[in-house]
Amino acid sequence: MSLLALRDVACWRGGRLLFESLNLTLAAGEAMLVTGPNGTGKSSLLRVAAGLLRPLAGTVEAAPCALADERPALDPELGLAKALAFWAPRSGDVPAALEATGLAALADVPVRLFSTGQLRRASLARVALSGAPLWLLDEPANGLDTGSLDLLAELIVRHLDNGGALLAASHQPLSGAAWRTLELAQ
Ligand SMILES: Nc1ncnc2c1ncn2[C@@H]1O[C@H](COP(=O)(O)OP(=O)(O)OP(=O)(O)O)[C@@H](O)[C@H]1O
Repeated sequence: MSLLALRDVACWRGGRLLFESLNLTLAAGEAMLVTGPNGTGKSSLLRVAAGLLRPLAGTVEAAPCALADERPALDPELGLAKALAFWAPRSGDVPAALEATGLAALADVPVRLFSTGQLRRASLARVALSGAPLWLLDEPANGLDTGSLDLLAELIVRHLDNGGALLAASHQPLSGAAWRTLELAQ
């Protein structure tokens, strides 16, 4: 059974057709990397998969998903652990997610004080504890240092081993999976 199925999908945005006749399926344990120049629609494709953007044509079937993009979706005024708990089906999972993203020491620090890389890792922690079988990661490696890239790869390995699936958009190669690739063209 697939966790994501896009059939004959077309996307119109910003006054132009970004892509059309796009077909893709992701089964449990599968990961796909979406590449392509700026503005070709990688982020838009993730938003279509998330159900946040209506396709111009085609159908989208997706398992429950968690999206990490440039918006952290965490209350800036709360300490990180409390902000994450809002998204956690089981609040007991928060400490493990903080550990997995190297953020345990920042558990009580308000999210508004985080650096770019720390915010990116906080988003990954949110996705990791969501319990969602489908992860949609938009430029997950942006702003990450070498150690954090290793943590990202470990998160990806564990998610796929647990039967999850993953669609990521990235300008840089990502580790942690035998990535299938989809290149969007201008
Ligand atoms: N909210 C929006 N309203 C209108 N047009 C938008 C919106 N967001 C993006 N677009 C347009 O959609 C097109 C695709 O944008 P998108 O962000 O999906 O590209 P991308 O491939 O992810 O780019 P990048 O590599 O720069 O992240 C661009 O032409 C952009 O201007």
